[in-house]
Amino acid sequence: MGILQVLKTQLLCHLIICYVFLVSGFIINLLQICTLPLWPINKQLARKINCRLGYSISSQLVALLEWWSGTECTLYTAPESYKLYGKENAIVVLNHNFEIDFMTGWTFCERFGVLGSSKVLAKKELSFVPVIGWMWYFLEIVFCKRQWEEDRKTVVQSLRNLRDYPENFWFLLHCEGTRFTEKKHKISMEVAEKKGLPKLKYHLLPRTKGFCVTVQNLRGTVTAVYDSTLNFRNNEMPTLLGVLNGKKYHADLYVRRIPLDTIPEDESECAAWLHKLYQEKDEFQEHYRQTGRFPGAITSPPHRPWALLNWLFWVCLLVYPLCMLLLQLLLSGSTFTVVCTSVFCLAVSVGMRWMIGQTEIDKGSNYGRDQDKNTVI
Ligand SMILES: CCCCC/C=C\C/C=C\CCCCCCCC(=O)SCCNC(=O)CCNC(=O)[C@H](O)C(C)(C)COP(=O)(O)OP(=O)(O)OC[C@H]1O[C@@H](n2cnc3c(N)ncnc32)[C@H](O)[C@@H]1OP(=O)(O)O
Ligand SMILES: CCCCCCCCCCCCCCCCCC(=O)OC[C@@H](O)COP(=O)(O)O
Repeated sequence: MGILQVLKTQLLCHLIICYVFLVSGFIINLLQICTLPLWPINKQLARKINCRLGYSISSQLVALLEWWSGTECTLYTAPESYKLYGKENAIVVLNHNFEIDFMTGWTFCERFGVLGSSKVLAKKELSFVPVIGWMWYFLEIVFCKRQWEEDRKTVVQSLRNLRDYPENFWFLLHCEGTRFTEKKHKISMEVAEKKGLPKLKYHLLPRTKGFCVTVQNLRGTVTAVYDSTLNFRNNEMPTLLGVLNGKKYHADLYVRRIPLDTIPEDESECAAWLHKLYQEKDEFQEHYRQTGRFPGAITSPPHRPWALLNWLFWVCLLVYPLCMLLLQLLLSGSTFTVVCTSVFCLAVSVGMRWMIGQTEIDKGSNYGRDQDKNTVI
């Protein structure tokens, strides 16, 4: 193991990375609040500014994945579709199996220049996560409680608000609604059986309401659905802690571009279309399992330097004052101040660990563990 690799596993490095992320995140959240008076005056300008501010937060996680852990991202897709990525609005349908699938998704967004404006139908709980959840509020992310009767109105309204969005965006839908676990898979296949639907081996049964309502409300705004299937080489189950420790993974993403006008308008036909899509996704996963690759041509969308430059900017800005502060503390010789600072640092570390916990499947919700009730705990 090289010296750099050893360095990447050191707690001190992790603390510095988390410190930079948290402090820069709070500064950006504050700047986002400052844009509030601009919204009623020039909404499109406020949106564009927020896209850039949001980029400055999410690209730090992209830099962590691409530059710190060195994770490689390979794209399998048709060359004629590739030309359109980043140049149109699209709905992205992605499997939900991995703890870092959000970071991998963001990395592809970054490569095609839509990271700041990327959107998702996210569970409401994520809106309370400091930095990222607060940033999402300003990026007009669509939140749901995963209780359709309660969600219908707000989801439809939030989707309609996106119709005049001034930047190209990708709208991500994890139609399975929750991350894959063996228990959730078993229950969801019982539901499939009851509904007379074919069983899926690698996916949970998709929930159709969110997809249909998104297609309905973004018709005319979005031109295509990107059916995306993600896997990691060597059966790896990557984690955020692994990435933080500098572990290199290899992500393979298969994307099929499906023009939106080929998707049925009628709700039940649209639901049936989505079920068929997931049966095809299951076949792609089987193909990957058998051959170690997806069908389609391989392309590696080029790295862009902006995520790294943004990260280095924040490191330079925030690490020097931290060092000065710590030095002053040590020189002050006051036990009280040192104890208070240590307690504060410990509290921040616990807070960061809680945030990382939000990405862990073991600590995930109970949604989808019961076929009769949509229990969300
Ligand atoms: C190209 C690379 C990627 C680019 C990336 C682009 C952008 C990146 C942007 C951001 C990255 C950040 C990522 C953050 C990720 C966060 C993601 C999440 O938070 S996922 C969780 C929240 N999202 C969703 O749930 C979306 C999918 N869900 C839906 O759409 C749902 O329909 C809903 C709108 C949430 C409503 O759900 P609800 O459960 O209330 O209703 P449904 O009608 O859909 O479901 C009831 C239906 O399901 C049947 N049922 C019951 N139990 C089960 C079960 N266990 N499994 C399956 N089905 C079940 C039940 O019988 C009902 O059936 P029916 O309607 O026939 O009666
Ligand atoms: C350079 C930066 C380094 C900082 C290191 C620490 C960063 C901490 C970042 C916390 C990120 C919080 C955003 C989490 C997004 C997780 C998305 C996700 O995968 O949510 C799960 C839901 O979809 C489904 O939930 P379940 O029903 O499975 O339960």
